[in-house]
Amino acid sequence: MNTSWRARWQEGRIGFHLQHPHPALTRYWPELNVAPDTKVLVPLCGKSLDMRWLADVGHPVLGIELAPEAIDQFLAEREVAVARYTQAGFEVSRQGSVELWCGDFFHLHIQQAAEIGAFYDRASLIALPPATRERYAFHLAQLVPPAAKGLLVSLEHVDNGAGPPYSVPAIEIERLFAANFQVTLLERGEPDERGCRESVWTLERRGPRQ
Ligand SMILES: C[S@@+](CC[C@H](N)C(=O)[O-])C[C@H]1O[C@@H](n2cnc3c(N)ncnc32)[C@H](O)[C@@H]1O
Repeated sequence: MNTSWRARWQEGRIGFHLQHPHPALTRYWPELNVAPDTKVLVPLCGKSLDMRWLADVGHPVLGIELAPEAIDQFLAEREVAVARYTQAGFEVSRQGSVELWCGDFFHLHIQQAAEIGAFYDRASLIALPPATRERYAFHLAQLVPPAAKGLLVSLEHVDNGAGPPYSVPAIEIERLFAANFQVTLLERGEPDERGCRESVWTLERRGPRQ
């Protein structure tokens, strides 16, 4: 899986990347009422401009991405100094209030996530095969504290199980997260010309850490 994502980045096959912040982020994030200084975890972040938007509204951002190509391209877009260091096996690059950790999201340990108070996920689930999506939902729940809020943007399409991008229907999102999060559907878009439809959710972490 990791190899195929590296190959995509190396070959520029990154059709998922948007040249602007995602409209669901700019529309719905303010409604979450997350305090501006709350650190936001962005799993499987790519070089998403959503991280710039979150930083611009005041959040420290922690993005996790396995492809160094994505991180280099993100950093190169601004002429702002970059500090680099290693933290528990991750190569970390910090530019302004955005920290990018290069490595496998599943290797991020709860102790390294201590300051995280919110999260934003666009297109993580569709990058992962079904069994790994289960693992993802559980791992995210381990990393964020009770009452942490997040916005999740996903995609479903008519497929034969092939991916990525995998189709992740609404019923699966509810099933994946319901045990540990209060899950609310905000919007389910109409299918586009390729038959893809986006869904937008808020998740709020329930109860004590397990
Ligand atoms: C569909 S893209 C979405 C990127 C970004 N969220 C966006 O909206 O543009 C999925 C990203 O996850 C990264 N990725 C896949 N598996 C990963 C893992 N286990 N840990 C960290 N990053 C991963 C890929 O390299 C890719 O950049």
